[in-house]
Amino acid sequence: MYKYNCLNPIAHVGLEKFDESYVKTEKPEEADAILVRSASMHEMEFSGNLKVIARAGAGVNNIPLEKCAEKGIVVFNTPGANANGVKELVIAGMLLAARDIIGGINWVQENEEDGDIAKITEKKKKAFAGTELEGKKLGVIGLGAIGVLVANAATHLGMDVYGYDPYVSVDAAWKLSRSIHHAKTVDELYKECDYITIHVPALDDTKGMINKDTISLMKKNVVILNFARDLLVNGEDMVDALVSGRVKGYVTDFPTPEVAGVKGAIVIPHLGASTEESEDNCAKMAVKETIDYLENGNITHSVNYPDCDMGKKEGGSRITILHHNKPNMLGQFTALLAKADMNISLMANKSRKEYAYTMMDIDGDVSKEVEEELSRIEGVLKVRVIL
Ligand SMILES: NC(=O)c1ccc[n+]([C@@H]2O[C@H](COP(=O)([O-])OP(=O)(O)OC[C@H]3O[C@@H](n4cnc5c(N)ncnc54)[C@H](O)[C@@H]3O)[C@@H](O)[C@H]2O)c1
Ligand SMILES: O=C(O)[C@H](O)COP(=O)(O)O
Repeated sequence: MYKYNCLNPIAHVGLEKFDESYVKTEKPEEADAILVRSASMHEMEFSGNLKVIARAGAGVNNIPLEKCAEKGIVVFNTPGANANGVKELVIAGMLLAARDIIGGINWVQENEEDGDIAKITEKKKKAFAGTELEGKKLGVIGLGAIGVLVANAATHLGMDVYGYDPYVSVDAAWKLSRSIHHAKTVDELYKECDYITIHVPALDDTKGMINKDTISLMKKNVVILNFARDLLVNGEDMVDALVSGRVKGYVTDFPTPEVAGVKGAIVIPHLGASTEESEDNCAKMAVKETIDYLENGNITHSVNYPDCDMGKKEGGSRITILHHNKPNMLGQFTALLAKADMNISLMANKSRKEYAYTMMDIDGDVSKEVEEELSRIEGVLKVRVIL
């Protein structure tokens, strides 16, 4: 019996994939698996029983990845599962910035009781006029799951699109429309574009990437869209740029006290992935990853351990070992099993930076003593025997 805990509401269509061998618990400290969206886990204590955290979404800056890796907790996310939801809101964000749609709607609401509203509309509407997206230049920073969709959609709106991503994956490159200009440097994109949208993770080298220096390289009246993370933009510099008119609009999915309410800021309450479809996709993928890890030891879409897959566990036992990536770990595991006269029928070993994962299918049973001896090897972080 496995126990799972949800730190945020997770769509039912995902949770219903857990069969009768799973039970939901309200206590994270007794869970084998935690499912989460954006709840911060940085201050949490993790019990020795916790094996997996599945982030039903893309960003994992709410999870202490290194601490989890050291405790032998595999963290997953759901790449691309909410990308379409975000793409659609980014397009809406560009349209909201291009014309004063929000001001116009507010004006209608304020005058809803006026019997002459139809007549005065025709006098008033020029106050909310704007520009079109067609023919404007859009810069997309980060061409992953979301960036590619935004870039391609914008070409269909007649925009001239520039893309920048020094680490673009082969998969993403294949999906990208051929009409998109490849910006060799981010400065080229800053210089050229009327709209700039960022779709990169919050990492040490991306935090604060939009600041007074980078804004100074952009066109006057640029519109900046941030549906990635608040930390990517220096809030104080953005407010100064909006107030001075250097930046015409800042559309963001992340309300902060600094930016909310500033003229020119269009602030959305983190709704990018809040669609039925995205929530369902993320939940289904997160639960699938969790089940495959708990029942078969397979790792797919981990953000702190290497992916490693030996297929469905059949007969015998499967030993899985999360460990440090250093010399002679495999030698020690196989020597120990040989000493115990155990036959390995299938084996896989993968590494990712400082961490590694070994899976071994054993013909027979694995004794408690062997499991404990494996756990005592220096550098081993967690051993599981899946029966
Ligand atoms: N608003 C929302 O609801 C919402 C929803 C999903 C994701 N997000 C945020 O958007 C981010 C991107 O999501 P995704 O699904 O496209 O992720 P992804 O991993 O598919 O893509 C990220 C891309 O950024 C690129 N990148 C990394 N560092 C870069 C840099 N310095 N310069 C340029 N490119 C760089 C990577 O190469 C990758 O292609 C997530 O990390 C998350 O923070 C927000
Ligand atoms: O990184 C993500 O996937 C998004 O920011 C969505 O977050 P949410 O699941 O809390 O809406």
